[in-house]
This record gives sequence, C-alpha cells and structure tokens, in this order.
Amino acid sequence: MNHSTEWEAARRQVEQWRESGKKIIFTNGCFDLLHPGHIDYLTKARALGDVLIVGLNDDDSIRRLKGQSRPITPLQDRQVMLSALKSVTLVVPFEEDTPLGLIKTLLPDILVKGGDYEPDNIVGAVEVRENGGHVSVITFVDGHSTTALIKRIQEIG
Ligand SMILES: Nc1ncnc2c1ncn2[C@@H]1O[C@H](COP(=O)(O)OP(=O)(O)OP(=O)(O)O)[C@@H](O)[C@H]1O
Ligand SMILES: O=P(O)(O)O[C@@H]1O[C@H]([C@H](O)CO)[C@@H](O)[C@H](O)[C@@H]1O
Repeated sequence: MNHSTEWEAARRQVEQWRESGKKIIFTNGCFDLLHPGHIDYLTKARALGDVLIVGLNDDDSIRRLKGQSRPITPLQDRQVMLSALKSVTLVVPFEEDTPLGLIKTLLPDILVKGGDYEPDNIVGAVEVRENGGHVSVITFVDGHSTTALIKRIQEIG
C-alpha cells in the first residue's frame, strides 16, 4: 500500500512545527514486538528535540528484511503501540526497503538509530547532514531484541 497521503500530511506537520521553532527528531524501524530497549532508545531520542517522528516499516517491507515469518504484529497494531508511547509524537509508515524517501521528504534535524548501528551506515545520514542536520546513535540496551523475545516464546510454546 502506498503511504503518500501520510507522508504529505507528515511533511505539512513538520513545516508547521519548524515554523514554531521545534527541533524535529526522526527514527525508523520495524518495532515488531516492543521491548525495553525500544522504550529506552525512543525516550532518549525524543529528549534530543521537541518532537519524535517514527518511520515504521510496513508488513511486506519487514518480510523482505527479516523473513517470511515476520512481522508477528501487523502494521496497524505496531502503529497503535508506538503511538501510545509518551515519547512518540507521530508514526509514519513506509513500504520501501529503506526509509530514505521518507527521510528526504521530512529532512529531520536529527536522525537517530540504536547502538546496533554505526552513524555513517545509517540510511539517510548523508541527506540529513547535507541539509545541516545531525545523526545520533543511542546506547544499546543489552539483552533485549525482538528476535530474543520470539525465541523465548518458541521455547515455552
Ligand atoms: N536493545 C536495544 N537497545 C537500544 N535500541 C534498540 C535495541 N533493540 C533495537 N533497538 C533499536 O530499535 C529500532 C528498531 O529496531 P528493531 O525493530 O529491528 O528491533 P530489534 O529488537 O533489533 O528487532 P529484531 O530482533 O527483529 O531485529 C532500531 O533503531 C534499533 O537500533
Ligand atoms: O528495525 P530495524 O531493523 O533497525 O530498522 C531498519 O532500519 C534500517 C536502517 O534505517 C538502516 O540504516 C532500514 O533501512 C530498514 O528499513 C528498517 O527500518
């Protein structure tokens, strides 16, 4: 499903936030089964600015990225869970393999990923920096991943 309507609405919202001097933080991911690592990194990402936008992979994008057995939770449910977090201002889905198109549409002030990524390898880092923005990596919370959660569930299954 094309998400151009959501992208255009998000772009207009960013324009309004910018006009009122807000610092726009952006991150992205699959967020299939939420865990404390996600919560910690999203909270810290939000604290870097005034609003936090989360680019969210749609289901087919996750299937291509993480295998046919994923996602466990469909896009709509993942969107509901993320939107309920105090740290998250706006959730915007994307269908592509990477969020590059969405990042180029929004051009956030700070692009954020968790500590499992190197700043220079983050999709969109070049475009955000070229636009005067920055890239930030949030310390990884050891012992937490969706993959580990799935394995635990399979073990007790
Ligand atoms: N333990 C963690 N601590 C901090 N950030 C994390 C942690 N796990 C994932 N993240 C961050 O959360 C975002 C979403 O990652 P993702 O949904 O792939 O989580 P995951 O637990 O790694 O999932 P999977 O095990 O399926 O790969 C990414 O920006 C990633 O860097
Ligand atoms: O949840 P993940 O696997 O951390 O999210 C992926 O992040 C990729 C990242 O932005 C690469 O720098 C992205 O390309 C991919 O679509 C997932 O969002």
